Order: sequence, then C-alpha cells, then structure tokens
Amino acid sequence: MNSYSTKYNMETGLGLKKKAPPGVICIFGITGDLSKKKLVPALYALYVRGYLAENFKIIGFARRDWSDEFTRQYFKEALMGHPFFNDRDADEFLAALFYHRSSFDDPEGYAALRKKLSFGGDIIYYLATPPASYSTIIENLGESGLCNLEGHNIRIVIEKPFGSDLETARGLNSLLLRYFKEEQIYRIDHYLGKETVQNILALRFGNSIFEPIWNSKYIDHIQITVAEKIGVGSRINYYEKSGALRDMVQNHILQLLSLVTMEVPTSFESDAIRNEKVKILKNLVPIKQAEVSHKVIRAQYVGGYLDGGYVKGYREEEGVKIDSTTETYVALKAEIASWRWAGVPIYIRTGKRLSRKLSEVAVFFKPVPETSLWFGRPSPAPNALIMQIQPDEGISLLTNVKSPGYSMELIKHPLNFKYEHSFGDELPEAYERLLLDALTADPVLYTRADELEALWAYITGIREAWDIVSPPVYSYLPGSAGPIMARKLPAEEGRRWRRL
Ligand SMILES: NC(=O)C1=CN([C@@H]2O[C@H](COP(=O)(O)OP(=O)(O)OC[C@H]3O[C@@H](n4cnc5c(N)ncnc54)[C@H](OP(=O)(O)O)[C@@H]3O)[C@@H](O)[C@H]2O)C=CC1
Ligand SMILES: O=C1O[C@H](COP(=O)(O)O)[C@@H](O)[C@H](O)[C@H]1O
Repeated sequence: MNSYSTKYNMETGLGLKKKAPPGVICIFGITGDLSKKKLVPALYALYVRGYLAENFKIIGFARRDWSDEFTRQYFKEALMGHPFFNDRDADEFLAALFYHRSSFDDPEGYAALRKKLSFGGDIIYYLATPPASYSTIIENLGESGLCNLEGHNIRIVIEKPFGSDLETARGLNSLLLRYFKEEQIYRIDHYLGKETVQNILALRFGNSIFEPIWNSKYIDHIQITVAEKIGVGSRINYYEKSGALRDMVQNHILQLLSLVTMEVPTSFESDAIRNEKVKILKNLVPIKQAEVSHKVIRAQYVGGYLDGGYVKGYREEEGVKIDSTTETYVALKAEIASWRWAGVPIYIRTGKRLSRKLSEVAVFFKPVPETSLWFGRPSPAPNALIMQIQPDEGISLLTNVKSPGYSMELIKHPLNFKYEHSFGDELPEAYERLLLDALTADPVLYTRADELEALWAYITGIREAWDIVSPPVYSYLPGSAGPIMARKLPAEEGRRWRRL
C-alpha cells in the first residue's frame, strides 16, 4: 500500500471495487510517445490509487539501447508533472519496470522475453507500436508459444488504428484469432474510457424520465461534434493515409452514436452492451455513391491566423502532398433504419484547427405543438439535452422558463450539471480505466470483432464512394467552425449546427 491510496479513495469515492491481480503487462513500444504520455502515467495513477497488486510488473519492449535503470530514470522524469507525483511512490512504482531490448521481428527476442515472464500471474501484451508492426508481433508471440503459457491468463490489447478498412480489419482479426480467443483480445478506443462517455449509459438507463421519450416520436435530431483546435502536428505520416473519417468517425464518433442510440441492454456485462451496440451499427443506413457528395462534406484547413499567430494550412505541412485530398474535417448525416430511429437524422462533424476543443452529443427534442397557446408570442425553443464529453464535462438540459416580469415571456435557460462542481475537477484519465479493465479481464469498454467490422463496413462504404465520385475537398480557415458547405447538411432540412 502506498501513501495516497486510502486517502484518495475515501475522498473521491472511486472505490476499490476491483484490483488488478498479480501479473505483468508487457508494453511493446515502451520508448514511444503513447507510452510516455498515457500508458505509464495511467499505470502510475493506478498504482498510487492502490489498484495494482503488490508484485505487479511492467516490461517495456523496444529496440533502443536502454537499460532498466535508464528506462526508470526516463519515466521518472516523465512522471514529474503527474498530479500524484512524489519521489517515494514514483521510485516504488518504477522498481517494477524492466526494459527488454529487441526488434519486433527477432524470434530470439521473444525467446528471451519468455524467461522474463516466468514470475507468474496474468500476462497482458499491450501493442503501443506503429500499426504496421501489429502482425509481426502477433505472429511472433504466437509462433514462440507466448500466447499459450501454462498457468497464465493471457490477454492482448491493440491500439488504434485497427486496420484501415473493412478488409484489413478482418485480416487483423483473423490473424489474432489464429493465436488468441476473442475473449483475450482487447481493441482499444480511448473515448470509451472517458467518464463522460460512460455517463451516457448511466443517464439514459438510470433515469426513468428519458427512456419513454428516447425515440423518433419525441426526438427531432441528434448532433455529435468532436472539434479540435490543434492541427495534425507530428503525426503527418499516419494522418495523410487516415484522414478525419478514419481517424475520428470510424471509432470515437460512431461509438458515441451507438451509446446514445442503442436499446436497453439486459445487463452492464460486456457482451450485453456490445450486442446492442452491434445491432445499431449494423442498422446504420449505408451512404450510397449517388448521395455521398451531399450527405458527406469533407474539407481541409488552409493557412491563416489563430490566436494571434500564423498556422500552416494542411497542404503546407511537411510531408503532405500539395494536391493531398486527405480530409482534416468531415461532416455527415447518418441515419439508423430501426423502429426507434427511423426519420431521425444524426449530424456528425469533426475536424482539426477549428475554433475550439469540444466533444459533445446534443439531442434535440421536437418543439411543442403549434397551437393558439403561443399565439402572438414567439414559440418556445425546442428542448435539447447536451452531453458535454470535454472540456467542462457535464450535462445541460436546455429548457424554457418564464422570464421575470408581468407577462408570459419565455427565455431559454439550461439546467446544468457540471462534474467539476459536483465531484471536483479530477476525473480519472481514460487510459486508467481502460488499463484497469484489461488488467482485470473486463472487456466492456473494448471493441468486439463484429462491432469493429460493422464500424469499418459503414466507413469503408463512404471511402469507396469517395474514391469513385471524388467529391470536392472544401477549405476552411483555422479558428473557424469548419467549411461553409457543412452548414448545408442540417440547413437543407430546416436545422442548424450548434454554435462552435
Ligand atoms: N501517440 C499518441 O498520442 C497516440 C498513439 N496511438 C497509437 O499508439 C500506437 C503507438 O503510437 P506512438 O507511441 O505515437 O508511436 P511511436 O512512433 O512514438 O513509438 C513506436 C514505438 O515502437 C517501437 N518500435 C517501432 N518499430 C520497432 C521494431 N521494429 N522493433 C522494436 N521496437 C520498435 C519504437 O521503439 P524504438 O524507440 O526503440 O524505435 C517505439 O517504442 C500507434 O498505433 C498509434 O496509432 C493512439 C492514440 C494516440
Ligand atoms: O484518437 C485520436 O484522438 C485524438 C483526440 O482525442 P481527445 O481525447 O483529445 O479528444 C485526436 O487528436 C487524434 O487525431 C486521434 O488519433
């Protein structure tokens, strides 16, 4: 037990409902960016909060010439900005970190790894590597027998992107299934680890007031926005092949969509939830070639001024082709062919270099009926339920209230719940929850093979239509709300985007 754990849990009510059993997590790509920014800090937080077994170990696999000592020092420096950092906890935590030097394609590296895994307990392989290395690692783990070690429960976590279209995702699934069973495979989507995303289910199914109105009779439309202010940054090589549709819509946004629209699961068990999500994803109406140009708007940011300084346009970024058609923004109208959702459009938009960072789901209800009640006065604005994923995590219900005074004038007013006000500002990082779930063999927040293939089927349909039709790639200014053409999507149906 360490200095923080009892105090922290009592204060925040996070609760020690589950604790990782003894074992080892082997992180492939320990010297990389994700390990430094997310994985090791999340494991440290779990350690400090008391969620790791006493003899839990971390093995970092990469090819740089590092020693155990150097690796510990490197991560100690990386942890110095962590909110829970203190010398004693960091040293104790890092004493359990070991470095394993090998190339991913060297079978001897796996034979040597086998000896280091022999201290018992569960084994979790975490692939935090370039996606091109996934198959090499999986094959080497399989052929060296490391997927099947007597007396160990073994799981494998795979980072995104999981494939680049339906065919490659299927190929990766079948390679994994050659060596692992589905229940051992954990495909990550970090949005599912966010508290506010999990709260979508809590809000919908823990409150009897929502279910009766959660359908096409009462809901007019839904908007899902994941906007970012940052540009593509140093990830050009990956992004140029990916674009916003694959980078954000295929995973995070369609996950949000499925949580907001799925039927009530029979339990909070992983398969019960994932079964319902898959049903929704399979009911997404494919976007056909003939409609792709007006149902999907793609665009790129151009150069311009943001926060007082010039920022390069996407095509000016180093490594981007001058005639690149990779979209840094995409907006689309999705539809679900089901009794509950027929006729309810779901407008989606995501992009980089927009006016601000914002992830939210907004559910717009139908307006009150047009009757003589409001005759001569403006009709009340439709109600909307806004689930703000980040920042300023919270939920608002936009209602109409009487404006103070002598007449029946209505004004819009939000009923607000803010995490920060109710629970303090410290929400656990998504990777903490996701890692804890992988360590405790709970796949509820991970994507199942059939779910992943349904996600890719929808996106691959759009990509293929783009390849044939070549719709225009519109432009937008940094700091804007996106391309003007995107307004058309809801506007042609008498609606408009929420302000960004
Ligand atoms: N970085 C991020 O913010 C995010 C990353 N991801 C995903 O996480 C994964 C990792 O990303 P990131 O950390 O940025 O990648 P990096 O390029 O920073 O790290 C790659 C890691 O893989 C190792 N590596 C690469 N090739 C070999 C090889 N042949 N043999 C041994 N080691 C090798 C590198 O080791 P060495 O240094 O020794 O060469 C390094 O540790 C990717 O799938 C990415 O899409 C997902 C979301 C966000
Ligand atoms: O997966 C990704 O997500 C980030 C955005 O994540 P967030 O938690 O900051 O909302 C995005 O910047 C990146 O391009 C994408 O690969």
